[in-house]
Amino acid sequence: MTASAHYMKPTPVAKTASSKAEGARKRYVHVCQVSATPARVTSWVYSEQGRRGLELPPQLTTDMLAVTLLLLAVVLVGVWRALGRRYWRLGDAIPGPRGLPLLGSALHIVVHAHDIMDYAREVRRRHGPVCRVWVGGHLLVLLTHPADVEAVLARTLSKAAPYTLLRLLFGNAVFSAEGDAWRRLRRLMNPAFSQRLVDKHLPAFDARCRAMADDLRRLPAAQPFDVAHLATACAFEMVVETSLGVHADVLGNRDVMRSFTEFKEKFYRVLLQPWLWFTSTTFLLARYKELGRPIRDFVDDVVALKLQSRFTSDGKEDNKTLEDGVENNGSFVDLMISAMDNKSEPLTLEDLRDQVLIVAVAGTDTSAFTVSCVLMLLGLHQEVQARVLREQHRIFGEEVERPTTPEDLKQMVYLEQVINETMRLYPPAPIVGRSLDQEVVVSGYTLPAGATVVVPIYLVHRDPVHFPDPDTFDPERFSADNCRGRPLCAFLPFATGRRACIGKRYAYSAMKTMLSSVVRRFQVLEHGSRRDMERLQFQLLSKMVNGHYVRLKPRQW
Ligand code: HEM
Repeated sequence: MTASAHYMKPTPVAKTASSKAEGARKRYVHVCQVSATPARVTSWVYSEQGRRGLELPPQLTTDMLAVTLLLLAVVLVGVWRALGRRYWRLGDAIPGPRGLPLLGSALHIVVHAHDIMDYAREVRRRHGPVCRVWVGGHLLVLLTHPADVEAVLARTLSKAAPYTLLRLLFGNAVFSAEGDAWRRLRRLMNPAFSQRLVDKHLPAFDARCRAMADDLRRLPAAQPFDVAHLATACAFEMVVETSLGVHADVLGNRDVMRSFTEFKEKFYRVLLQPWLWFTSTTFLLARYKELGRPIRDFVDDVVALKLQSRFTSDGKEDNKTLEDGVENNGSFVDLMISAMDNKSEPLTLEDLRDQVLIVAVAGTDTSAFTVSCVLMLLGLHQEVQARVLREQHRIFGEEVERPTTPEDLKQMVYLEQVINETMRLYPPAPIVGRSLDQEVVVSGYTLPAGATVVVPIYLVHRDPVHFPDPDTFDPERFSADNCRGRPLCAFLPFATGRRACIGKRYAYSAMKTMLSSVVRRFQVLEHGSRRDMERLQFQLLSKMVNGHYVRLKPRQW
């Protein structure tokens, strides 16, 4: 019988003094057979607990458990490797750090939580543009070469494992949905983000920008302030009024975006615990159920308002409620609500809520971050600002307050170059990831099915091969001439392929309207430095560590 089997079958506790002593002796001999620390065992055997019976000493139980688990893990990894030999072989053929047994580089990721991009940059520097890290038994492949990035993003639909965590907040939103569920949602949502519908939103964009300009005028002139707060409020109201079709005022003053900021920070901490990437969503939901509650409450109210506006008790459209603050303007929520009536594949209320949430969140922070960065850069590069202003003069003539038209936006060519160069240096979404459902060959390496591909957009954008002197801000890089011949994925702030950003057209229109509105009315004065701007944190979205401080002075048009 093995030593462990003895432990499984304890001898009955002796009742008399002599049999007690005999029992203790047996226990001593028995324990010594399996333990290398007899002195500790002796003291246990004659301890109060030892006299009580044959329970294992707590210390010993823990040691045994640890050894057993370790052996089990080694056996499991052996079996796993044997079963998935091709996966491991192909993974090991890709250059990358050795990592620790069992853990791979998981600890490095945790340790480098706050400088994850530096870690990625270092791995790439040492191992080349196709490199890998193991996180336990999971293969992460880092790609930075535009052709490789395109090969993967063009044909892969599945999001990377950590995106499962996004279901904590977004449920089955299009952003985190997979397979047929994703296809159906994307098909439903696409028409709402066509250029024709985005153009219809321009009057609402203009109105919100005018309100932001009024707020800016109330601030002390030429004093530094963090412009991100106002830009975020403006972008949020734009999305609420256009995509969600609800007047921002109706919802009252709620700190929805602050709640989202908190969510992002907590989510980021969760994200950097690789063992949670593969944990069941049910478990995570139970653990983090309070995360993002104010945003969810907000979404519930939007959905309730929209549904209430659509139907009266007799099932007819209720125009009075529409006037109360809800517009049926062909917004994406209206499209989604129509889909709830679809007999063959009706959209559930839960689905509707999840899509409202993702659009409110994805459409706000990204655009606000970019607008804030552009304003900081215009302050630091007065010559670029002067050129943007000349373009605005050409478009608007003397009519500074005239509403913006789709034709105006088309003519803001140089402003678009400035926006692109800003997103190159400071991509709002710094990393995207995909899970491979089939093998893909890139630069001579076969990436196995099941691997996660990570594309650090931030590093791709700073590649000197495609952007010489990559840290310099130079909007000329995006002139038509200079873009010619550049690989598609050398610049990909909205990602690419079928899972690319659905709101790209919307974002350009919203950002141009905001920036045009500010530049026509204010001069951005010099403040801070590019070095300040280089202090970034890469959470779910990019974050400027020192905030977005600018100084504005009302200008004579
Ligand atoms: C500067 C502005 C924006 C940037 C840089 C940006 C960037 C991105 C990126 C990189 C992705 C792909 C993420 C991934 O694959 O993991 C994405 C997806 C998405 N974006 Fe945007 N975005 C912006 C604005 C918007 C706006 C204005 C909206 C809506 C109003 C929006 C809605 C979405 C949605 C719903 C997805 C998920 C698409 C899918 O998985 O099918 N985004 N965005």
